[in-house]
Amino acid sequence: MNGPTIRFDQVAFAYNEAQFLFDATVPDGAITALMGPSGSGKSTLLNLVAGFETPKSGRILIGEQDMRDRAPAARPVSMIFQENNLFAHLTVEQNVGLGRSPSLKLTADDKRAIADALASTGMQNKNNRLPRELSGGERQRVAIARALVRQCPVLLLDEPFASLGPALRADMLDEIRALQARLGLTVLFVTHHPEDASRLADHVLFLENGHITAQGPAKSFLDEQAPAAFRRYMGDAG
Ligand SMILES: Nc1ncnc2c1ncn2[C@@H]1O[C@H](COP(=O)(O)OP(=O)(O)OP(=O)(O)O)[C@@H](O)[C@H]1O
Repeated sequence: MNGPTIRFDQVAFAYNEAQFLFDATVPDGAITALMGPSGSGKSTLLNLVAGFETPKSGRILIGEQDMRDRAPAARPVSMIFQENNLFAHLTVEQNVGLGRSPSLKLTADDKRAIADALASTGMQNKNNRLPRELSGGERQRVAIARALVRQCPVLLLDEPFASLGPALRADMLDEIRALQARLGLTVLFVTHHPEDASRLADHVLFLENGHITAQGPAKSFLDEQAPAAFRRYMGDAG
């Protein structure tokens, strides 16, 4: 697997009076943090890539492929949310199995892939548990395992570890980093924490008011050379 670029070519969208216009390229096979004030459009941008929302105009290209008219399930994308990623009445193994087959008609190949994904997220001994019998971190591991069995080269993370404590959040970020390096994924993740961006991200896209107003290597955002808009967001006008 080698993660593709994601290109936003003058992508326009609106929720009532909230207007968005995105024009940028997310680098291939790397981790990009999506940062910006509450309401700036970070989740909206992920939802457009995943196909949960449709641009009014413009194009989203993943690699060379235009995503227009492609249903979410047909996109080379997996997405993990802050919570409620799992079906409460299904076991860990079944929740992961949904990544292979919505009807849970699983082949021997599917079962092997599920077992591998559960092993690589450290959940192999909990495959018969229900989500309520897991900790918050374990539930997010199951969501990661389900993303892995889909074998999509793009992984979208919408603050998936925001409700975890700092030490566990750091561990989970390190696990995402290891998976990304092993699989060459293109990862786009929303975070409000600069320490998460510095731990995990190669690049940063900074959003304000429905637009990408700054972008660049993570290093250049996290020192005193950071773009002025980003420093304002961080509460340091310099
Ligand atoms: N389903 C929706 N219907 C109407 N308006 C929406 C919807 N989803 C988001 N919005 C509006 O669009 C704007 C951007 O929301 P979005 O969730 O993308 O921001 P965000 O940057 O992810 O914020 P946060 O950091 O608080 O999660 C906000 O003004 C929000 O109220």
